[in-house]
Amino acid sequence: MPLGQRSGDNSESRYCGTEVAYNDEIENTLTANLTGGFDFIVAPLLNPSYRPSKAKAPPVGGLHVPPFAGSDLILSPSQWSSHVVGKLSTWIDLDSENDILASDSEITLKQELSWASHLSLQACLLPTPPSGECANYARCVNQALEGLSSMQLWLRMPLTCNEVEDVESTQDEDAACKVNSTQIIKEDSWECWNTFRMLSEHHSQLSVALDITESLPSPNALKRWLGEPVRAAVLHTSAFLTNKRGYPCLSKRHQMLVTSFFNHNIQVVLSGMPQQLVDVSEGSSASEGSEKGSEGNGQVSVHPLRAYVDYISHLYKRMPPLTEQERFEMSYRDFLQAPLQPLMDNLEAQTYETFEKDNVKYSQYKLAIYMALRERVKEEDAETAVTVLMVVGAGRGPLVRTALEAAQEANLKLRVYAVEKNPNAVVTLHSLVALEGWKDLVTIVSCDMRSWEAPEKADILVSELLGSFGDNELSPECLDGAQRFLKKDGISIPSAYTSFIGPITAAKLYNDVKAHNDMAHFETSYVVKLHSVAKLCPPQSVFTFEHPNWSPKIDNRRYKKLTFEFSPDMGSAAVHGFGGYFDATLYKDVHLGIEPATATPDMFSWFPIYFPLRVPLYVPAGSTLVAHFWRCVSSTKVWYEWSVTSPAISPIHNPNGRSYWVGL
Ligand SMILES: C[S@@+](CC[C@H](N)C(=O)[O-])C[C@H]1O[C@@H](n2cnc3c(N)ncnc32)[C@H](O)[C@@H]1O
Repeated sequence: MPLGQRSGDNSESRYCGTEVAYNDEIENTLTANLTGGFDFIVAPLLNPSYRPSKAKAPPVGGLHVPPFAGSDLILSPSQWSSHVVGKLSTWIDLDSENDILASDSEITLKQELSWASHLSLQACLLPTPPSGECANYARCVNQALEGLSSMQLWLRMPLTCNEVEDVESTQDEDAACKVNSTQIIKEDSWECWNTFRMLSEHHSQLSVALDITESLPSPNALKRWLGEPVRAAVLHTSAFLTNKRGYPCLSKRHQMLVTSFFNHNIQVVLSGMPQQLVDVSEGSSASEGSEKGSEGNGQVSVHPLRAYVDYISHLYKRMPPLTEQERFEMSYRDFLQAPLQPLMDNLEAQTYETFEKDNVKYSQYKLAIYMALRERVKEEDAETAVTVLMVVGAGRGPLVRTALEAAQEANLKLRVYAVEKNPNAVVTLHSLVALEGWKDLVTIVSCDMRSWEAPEKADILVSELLGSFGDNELSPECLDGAQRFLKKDGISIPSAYTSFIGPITAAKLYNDVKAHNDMAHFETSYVVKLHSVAKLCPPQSVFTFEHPNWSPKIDNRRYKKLTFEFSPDMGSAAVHGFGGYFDATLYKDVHLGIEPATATPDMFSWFPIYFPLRVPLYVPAGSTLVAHFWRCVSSTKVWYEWSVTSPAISPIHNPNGRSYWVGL
């Protein structure tokens, strides 16, 4: 039974599982847990005492065959695939120096994965590598991954990062009790995960299950995991506190973590014995609304973890409903899209339709135009003065409407030119002008703004030619061409824009680019609603353009070297590329943008841009990343090149725009 219903949310994180011990009668275990409020169980597939070297049957073709597991008939195929995650034997240690143990481990791993495939399980939980060493383990998993159809392998990792923990132990010495305090260092488990997945070449079916106990690493160390392929969080009962009424609850930090798991499609798996003394008998409030099972002796039994799953369900249901914007964006999350080429290509009606729904964007423009008009026209001229306003790149006319509304609110007169090079959008512009009765106010010009010979000069030039990275849809080149018909003291809205980038962990995006199997896709930027991504450092500004630009020799080429300091408490991290954003100054302090720190709330016209790295970059804890970005311009195209020179050197991506460019 899902944790709850959240309108518009169909993610897997609605389903909660529980880790169970080995049991010959898995059908009873499954029934008891499904009745007890769980959706699936994480169950051992083999008897924990099984060791191939001790098996009675002789090996057949290198494998000890029967009987290493129970029959597949004990559950139906749909029960196996929908309700069971296979838990591989925890004693497995493929990197052991003990040859027998290493050999038993390899045989068992293969047998278990083969059995799990036979049962069509959706996922298997792989035990945590027992020591830092994992090369042999990764080799065997890698071999298995080659042959798996769709089953996911979840590598179990503790959520620890270089914490020092005081452990107290009592010692009976001469009948006097002595308390010894020792310190243990919990290593950064991310390092082991990183080694394992690098050895497995970022295989898309290899993911992580994080073990959550009572202590949590720093927020920075936690953040890294959001860009990794985490599929499950094994939440131990020891992580829970007890509330005043004796029920389990979580600390604020744990609550936030679980909520962020829900938001990132990560399933919670409860594990362990109940720690809280909750009365789970019938009639107690802990069991209110709970499914109950019958003991057979007339007594009603409640699942021992019922109070825990109820609490997790409460956290799920307590999340605010998805906003309309979140619902719209849901299907775009972490989905790579080619950026628009609005200069070379003509946008389609559907694309204009989406732009035009973004009221926030137009209200910012309206405010900017209103302020510019009020400041430009003197009070005494208000009755007579007519301001010439040109919308360059008018599309189907929303900025024309915005400008007319701003003028009306400012009580000022306007003469508008709507310049648009897309003949299809011009058709709609004509019908809009006729429909609204704007014939005397608006002149439509079907032309490229760079070549239009305007009949008069403009007081205000309004445009919206911005891409996710600011200048990447060639606003600078277009506006440089259009400013010929702007008065020397005229105003450009926007007056400036700046691009930003920040390093990100984005395992899913990296894998999606890699799936194309060529270099060109690694030298291309993508528009993407970044979601399962870790923003490792605050983004920094890259390129700025100002308009109008009256310098005698305009040069739109740019170069920027950026230095990002990684916080030492984050631990090490993998950088799969850079998230790109922009911020635009429309007029004075009216701005609009998607740079995370200053993003315009509720605006959805732009998703960020993603610049991938061909090889993921390992950044050791507390080190510095140095990145370089170039904006290059030729007579026919504009393109970006990018590279990293520290802590490792990457090739320069996209030289001469060989893989990706924007046509002029
Ligand atoms: C991002 S859309 C914005 C459209 C509209 N202003 C709006 O807010 O919905 C940019 C528009 O500028 C047009 N455009 C781009 N470059 C142009 C150029 N050089 N001359 C004229 N129109 C151009 C495109 O065809 C497109 O309609």
